[in-house]
Parts: sequence; C-alpha cells; structure tokens
Amino acid sequence: MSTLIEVNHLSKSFGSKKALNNVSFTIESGATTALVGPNGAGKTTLFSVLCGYLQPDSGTVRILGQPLGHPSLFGKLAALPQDATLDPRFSIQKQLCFYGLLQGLSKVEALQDTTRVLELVGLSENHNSKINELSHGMRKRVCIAQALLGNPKIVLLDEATAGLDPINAREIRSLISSLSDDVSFILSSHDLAELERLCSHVLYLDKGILTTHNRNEQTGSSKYLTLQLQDQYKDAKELLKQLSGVLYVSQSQNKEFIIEYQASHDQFDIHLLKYCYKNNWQYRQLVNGHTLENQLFQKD
Ligand SMILES: Nc1ncnc2c1ncn2[C@@H]1O[C@H](COP(=O)(O)OP(=O)(O)OP(=O)(O)O)[C@@H](O)[C@H]1O
Repeated sequence: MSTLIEVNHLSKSFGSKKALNNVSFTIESGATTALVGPNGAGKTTLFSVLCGYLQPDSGTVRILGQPLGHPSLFGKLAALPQDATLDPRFSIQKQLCFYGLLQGLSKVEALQDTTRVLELVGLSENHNSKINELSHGMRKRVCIAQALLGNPKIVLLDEATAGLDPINAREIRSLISSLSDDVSFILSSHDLAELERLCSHVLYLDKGILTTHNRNEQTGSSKYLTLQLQDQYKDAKELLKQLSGVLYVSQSQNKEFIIEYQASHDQFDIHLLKYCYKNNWQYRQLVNGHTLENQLFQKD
C-alpha cells in the first residue's frame, strides 16, 4: 500500500467562516473513501482544495507524494463536481474527445479513450447523443466517464448518485465498485447506506473539523456485530446477553442491537444466526462491526 493523499493542518476560511479547520488525514491506495458531513460542513471546499480549484489559507496537501500543482500530477486526479454538466450543443463523444485533447492526448488517443470510458459506463450506443437527449442517470454516467478519461489514479465524486432513482443509483454504485481495484475513489454523499456498502474508510467533517473512521477495524480482544431484527421480540436484549461469547449488548435503535463479543469466539456470527432461529426471531440484517450511522452518530 502507498499513500495517495496526505493532508496536514489544512485551513480555509471565507470571511469569518472557517470552512476547513486544521484538517489532517491520509488516504492509502486501494481504499474507497467516504466524505460525510451535514450541509455546509466543508466537503465541497475540501474537494476544491484537493483539485487545486481553491487555495488553502494554511496547511499542506501532497498527492502521490507531490505538492498540489506539480506537473507530474497532471491527469492523475479527476473530479466530478456536484453540479457537473456538459454542453447541450455537441454530442457526448465530441465533448469527451475534446476533454481528452485538453489532457494532452492525440486525436486518435482521445477517440480511443472516449470509446473506452463510454463502454465502462455502459453508454457506447449513445455516443452520438446530445446531453439533453439522455436521462438524468445517463447524464451522470457521462460525467463519470469524463472523470475517468486518461486513467486517473484518484477520482473525487461529489454526490454522484444524488437525485437518481434507485435503479440508476445502483448502476452508478456497481460501476464505482467494479472500478475500485484500479481507481481510488473519494465519494461525498449524504446516503450512509450507499457509503456503507462502498467505502472502507470514512472522513467525517462537521463545521470544518474532521474525524476519521476505519470501517474494517476490528482489533483487540473483542469484536462487534450489529443485528437488526424484523420485529420487537420480547426480552431480545436480555436473551442476546445470555448467548455464549457475548460481552455486552446495547440497543442502538428500535429492533437494532450492537453486540460486543469475544474475538476468540470462533464463528460467532453463525452461532448468533442459529440463536435467532432457535428463538424464532427473523432478522433483517447483520453487519460486521458497527453500522456507519452508529459509528458516526452514536454517543456512548
Ligand atoms: N465561495 C464561498 N464564499 C463564502 N462562503 C463559502 C463559499 N464556499 C463555501 N462557503 C461556506 O463554507 C462552508 C462550507 O461550505 P461547503 O460548500 O464546503 O459545504 P458542504 O459540506 O459541501 O455542504 P453541502 O453538503 O451543503 O454541499 C459553508 O458555511 C459555506 O457557506
């Protein structure tokens, strides 16, 4: 693993408003990273600084070991801004080729790469369409195709699935997931369930202050499972406490339990599911560790 992005003590203010307040983090290659936070938390500002659109007031950013703006970074980092759009006058192929040329590709290379990225996003047959002839979801996919031109190593996607119907959103998610072995994505979204599925690493911004969370970190002598049951079963919490290997049970929401158990307990998840069956409980979902929502917002 190598470090893709290293941010140290980054601050950016607009007048008296601190959009980023002493933000530091690193992102390693191979991680799909979520950038989460309430409206106005500083997410777009952080993306804009990483892309070089905005100059920070203080702090440093290194991408692939180089400072922002270094010539060797040209084409290595791409971004899909929240409100990205394309020119309605030209076909999508023409526009993507144009962006390829701007990246320094020859005409032939730009056309080849346009064909490649349109195929990746499933829009090969629409290469002659103009943007207004495409659905909202297809337009998003064109914008993602544009971000993938030239094979960038890091792609920042700001609200890539916002406003899409569930089927189109799912297509974009599976596209991100299928590409994530070759490209490191940083996704900004308000959809925690979506980030839960895609991301191993979470950057949480609130009022410009950042905290980081590792989704897969389950170390030490105890581990966690989050169990969501179908119904409110009588004495479920007390009964869960009696299961062998359980150290502690807390109730995060109605019908949802966080179970801390001995890490040394073999196949605890299987035992838990058998226990549900034995007690006649239907379960809705079982998450390894904490759900992202609990990780970010649970107070105790
Ligand atoms: N160009 C600007 N001029 C003045 N204030 C700005 C500017 N850009 C951002 N801000 C302020 O900085 C703060 C962070 O804004 P930012 O757009 O980064 O938040 P965000 O997390 O992307 O929000 P959202 O989820 O609503 O898109 C907000 O208080 C915003 O009002």
